[in-house]
Amino acid sequence: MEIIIGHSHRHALAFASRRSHPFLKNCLLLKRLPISSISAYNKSSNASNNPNNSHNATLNLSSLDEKPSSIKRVKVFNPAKLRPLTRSPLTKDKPPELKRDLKIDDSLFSAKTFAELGLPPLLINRLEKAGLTVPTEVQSTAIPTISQNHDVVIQSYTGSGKTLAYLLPILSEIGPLKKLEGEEKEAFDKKQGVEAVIVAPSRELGMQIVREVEKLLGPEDKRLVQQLVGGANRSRQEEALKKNRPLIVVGTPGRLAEISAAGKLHTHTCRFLVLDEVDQLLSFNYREDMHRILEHVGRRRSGSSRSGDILGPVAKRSERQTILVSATVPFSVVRAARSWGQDPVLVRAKSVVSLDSLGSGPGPGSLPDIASSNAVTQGTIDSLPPSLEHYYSLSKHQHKVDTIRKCVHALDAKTVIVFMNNTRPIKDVVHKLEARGMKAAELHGDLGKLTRSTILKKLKNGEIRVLVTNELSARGLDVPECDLVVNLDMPTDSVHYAHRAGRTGRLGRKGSVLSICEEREVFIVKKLRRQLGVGIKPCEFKEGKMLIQKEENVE
Ligand SMILES: Nc1ncnc2c1ncn2[C@@H]1O[C@H](COP(=O)(O)OP(=O)(O)OP(=O)(O)O)[C@@H](O)[C@H]1O
Repeated sequence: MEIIIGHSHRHALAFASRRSHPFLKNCLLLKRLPISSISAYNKSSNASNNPNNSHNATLNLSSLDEKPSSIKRVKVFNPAKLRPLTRSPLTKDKPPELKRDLKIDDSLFSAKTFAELGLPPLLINRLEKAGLTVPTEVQSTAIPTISQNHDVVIQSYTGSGKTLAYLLPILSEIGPLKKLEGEEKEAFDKKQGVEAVIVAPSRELGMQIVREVEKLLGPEDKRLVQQLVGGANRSRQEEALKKNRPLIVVGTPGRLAEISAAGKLHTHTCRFLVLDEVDQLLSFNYREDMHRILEHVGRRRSGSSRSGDILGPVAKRSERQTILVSATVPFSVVRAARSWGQDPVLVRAKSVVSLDSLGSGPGPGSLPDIASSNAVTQGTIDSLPPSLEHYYSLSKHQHKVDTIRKCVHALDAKTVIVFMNNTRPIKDVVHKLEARGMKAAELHGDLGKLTRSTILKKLKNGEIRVLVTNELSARGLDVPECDLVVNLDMPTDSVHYAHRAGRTGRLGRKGSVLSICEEREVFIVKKLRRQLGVGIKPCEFKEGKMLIQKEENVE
């Protein structure tokens, strides 16, 4: 069985890698999954999202799942039933191929190994060396879908492995880990130019992605990925681009746009554009830089401009594959995906939905698997890991730091991330924590790149127990050791809550989130509960213990 699956999928990869297909209409096989089957796969995570659920949920990759509380009838694809999307040729010298239907066994829907997903042997070998053998559910769904050339939006909760969900199909197609034979090998050796651009909103996230790629490429080939993040020396980055001729660049919007505008980064023949934390990249701050990136990456010829999307007129590109990623997918992302991509699909754990089947804004019949209409508006459906426990504790402003100390001791938390809304008071909180005998450090945008990475290293290796930070650290930061997140200031909305909370409970690990609020802020907790569909239990700390109170009804 495995051989048959691997064989057919390798055909798919070989087929997809050429991308030299004549124009044929996208031939997605629409499949309406029986509602019962969708409900069945969701049951486990529904249970785990129950506020009364055990805190001791164990790490189980195959149990990482989605958790809709109500199901809408929408067109749902099984990635195993998708056929490759045909695109216009990237390179003129590659002959067109005949269209081939792809049949992948349904078992890919919940693949138990990376081999089942048709990844090249060398890449599987590297994954094994890194201790990665079982794909997460979102990886099982995203890898075959991306390998079949689809433009995708990947939505899955924080810490569910979205980074590898897009990196693995990219590395299967480009670079030294893809299956290379004869002429292809020669072509790769001569290959020049960037083939994948990955955009991330923060330096930390950018560097984290670079490290992940480097780990897979290995010491010999790690020069094939280049970081282009802000805060680092630009001319050194430009020199490295010239010298190393990387295949993959990972950067922050400002630096990528800057180097591209200076004519030092050529991305016109680029095949993949990934926007990680896409909903944040759509914010006004990044508007100009993102516009430049979207206009230039994968541009082989001028396309027809479309107006009306969030970044203004952006040419629709058929040559590059666009991959948008986040735990929170508001409608702005759905609209952007439609505008920038070709028949994009929404990939979630165990489901692939055509974005064309969704509405264009909040309301009935729009996004599938709607937990609540608020969640649709905010894009926070299924954004939180099921293994998290959420609490809040009432505290006067002047006692808040003391509440952190009590909570850390009561839960015996080893690695803690404390979030504040402003940068200025962070230092003061660090001093207060240190005065209470806790090793603490600050992390925010006013610190240099080197200081920031040193602090993160110390947090990961246990030299620092409490990191006090702001929104900078809320997105994408992967500190698997983090077992407690504290909101010292309440987040501004459920999206911010979801990303902050997601710094703990990574990949099914247990984790707790404590929001410390004043009496007048309790209404925010109630709102968050409604919007996120999770229980946030009131608690207090006495004699070194956390006392969980009875949860009031959510209005
Ligand atoms: N198949 C796997 N097996 C074991 N560990 C994995 C696997 N895939 C990813 N991981 C690990 O899980 C952790 C979380 O992954 P990742 O950072 O990609 O999550 P994410 O979904 O992107 O989270 P966020 O939404 O917060 O950005 C990382 O430490 C990563 O190395």
